[in-house]
Amino acid sequence: MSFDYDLFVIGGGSGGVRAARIAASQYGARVGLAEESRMGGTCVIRGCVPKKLMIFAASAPGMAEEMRGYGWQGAATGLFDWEVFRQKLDAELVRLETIYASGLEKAGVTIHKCRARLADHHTVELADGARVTARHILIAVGGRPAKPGIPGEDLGLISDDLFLMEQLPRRALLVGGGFIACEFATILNGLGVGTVQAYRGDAVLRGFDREARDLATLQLSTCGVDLRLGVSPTRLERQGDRVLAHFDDGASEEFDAVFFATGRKPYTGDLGLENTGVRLGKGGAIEVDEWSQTAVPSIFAVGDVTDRVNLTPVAIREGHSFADTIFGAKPRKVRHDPVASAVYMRPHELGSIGLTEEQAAERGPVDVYSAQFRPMQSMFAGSDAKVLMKLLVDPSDDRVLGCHIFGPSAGEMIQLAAIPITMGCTKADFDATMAVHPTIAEELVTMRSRSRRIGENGGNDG
Ligand SMILES: Cc1cc2nc3c(=O)[nH]c(=O)nc-3n(C[C@H](O)[C@H](O)[C@H](O)COP(=O)(O)OP(=O)(O)OC[C@H]3O[C@@H](n4cnc5c(N)ncnc54)[C@H](O)[C@@H]3O)c2cc1C
Ligand SMILES: NC(=O)c1ccc[n+]([C@@H]2O[C@H](COP(=O)([O-])OP(=O)(O)OC[C@H]3O[C@@H](n4cnc5c(N)ncnc54)[C@H](O)[C@@H]3O)[C@@H](O)[C@H]2O)c1
Repeated sequence: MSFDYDLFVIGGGSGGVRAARIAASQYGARVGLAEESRMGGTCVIRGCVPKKLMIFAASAPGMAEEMRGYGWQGAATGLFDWEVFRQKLDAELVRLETIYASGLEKAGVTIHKCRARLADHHTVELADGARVTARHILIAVGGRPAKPGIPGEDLGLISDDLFLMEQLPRRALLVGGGFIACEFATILNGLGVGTVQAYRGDAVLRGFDREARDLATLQLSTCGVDLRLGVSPTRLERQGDRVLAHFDDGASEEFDAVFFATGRKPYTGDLGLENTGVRLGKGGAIEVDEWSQTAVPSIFAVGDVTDRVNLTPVAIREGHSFADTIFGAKPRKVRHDPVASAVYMRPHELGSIGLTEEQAAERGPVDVYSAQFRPMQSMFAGSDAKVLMKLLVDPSDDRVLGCHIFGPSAGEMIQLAAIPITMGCTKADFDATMAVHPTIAEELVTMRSRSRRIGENGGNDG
């Protein structure tokens, strides 16, 4: 049977673009790709990139405050001009979008600028009316923000909306305590928006190491965010051009904007999956095996739509491995553990890899090396903000099972710590490494005595 394409990719985000480009440019496959919105997907257009640029913009007040502590009398930020920033941001996103599209075109990929859905195991229907066939189909459609399901929630915004706002709200409510909520709270607060963050739990960033979560929670409330724990909105109501939020503790309050950062769901609706044997799992994620293959041999899926580890580098690696395996005769599986990540808060970020202390305790005896201290740079300026450096070590073979850093540029630090930890290094390898002085990161190679042993006799023997 002959096909129009060797590969048809649905979705031009992190995973889809990489798979299409590698299959076409390195292995000579005939590739088509459909993108219904802007090329680059969530990360480039409404995620990692604009978010991080906003975090940089939002760092100014903290920097000015620190410099005043160094003797720069009257150091101040001046006035933030959202319009100027927005125009620069838009131009940058257009530049990146163009690079993604031209990279695909140069590789020989045919781009279809429209929505696609599956008609059968080898056929894709395009919104422009075309029907194309392909030997292999890759679903890389990503995820979409999920609202919590409360009355009036249509009055609330989602993360995509922050990047499109004509002007910043004066006072905003952020709902949630995950990656997006904590980063958006940092952005809004840093840009001068009166920010209330409502989170139903007792500490933000559930799933991360508890000691790090406690520091992140403390940082949000001490740097100006009105963080309300154990509270959720139950209903939103329009109040003129503002929104009235009712909370489950009986309180009600008006805001200029309400943002929901209450998780994301795989974007599998109206994709024509009912015309195929592709199976969906928990939360609507496409079920795949270790080769990213669905229940249908000709159909594969990568990235957030499979809800494995929802991060850009993971989607990219899955897309690349798929192309190597299917078109390059180089079978390559993706290792989903350990994967490092960072939450970009200010002044301190959270960088993590591997097991948390709580997960390690469930697994068996684990030695915890943990240090909290005030770093030289901010302490000199008068700040009480504490850094956390933490290693979790298996006493049976000395292997480092986890590393958690809460501190300035923790994202950069964890990237480097992730190399030896992914290689399976031991605590003795850290100890044998000469320190770089004076740095914050030197603490990782100078922590000699363990803080506690956990998971032994179900307890903690200090
Ligand atoms: C606010 C925010 C901040 C983030 N920050 C980070 C970060 O700092 N670091 C990090 O690693 N990750 C971050 N992420 C997560 C990261 O963006 C995702 O993990 C990554 O983009 C997933 O890539 P993907 O290829 O699976 O999907 P996506 O990048 O979402 O791409 C899917 C593409 O498919 C298109 N599409 C969907 N359905 C169809 C269809 N039927 N036909 C045609 N096209 C279709 C969409 O328009 C989209 O362009 C962030 C996410 C958000 C929301
Ligand atoms: N720096 C990064 O790498 C980065 C940044 C942003 C997003 N991401 C990726 O995107 C994913 C999605 O981010 P996210 O922050 O939307 O999700 P998340 O899963 O990290 O957090 C969702 C939050 O919403 C809360 N929540 C869920 N349902 C709720 C409800 N009904 N009422 C009140 N609260 C509710 C949860 O308790 C949690 O705090 C992340 O898991 C991550 O994989 C990564």
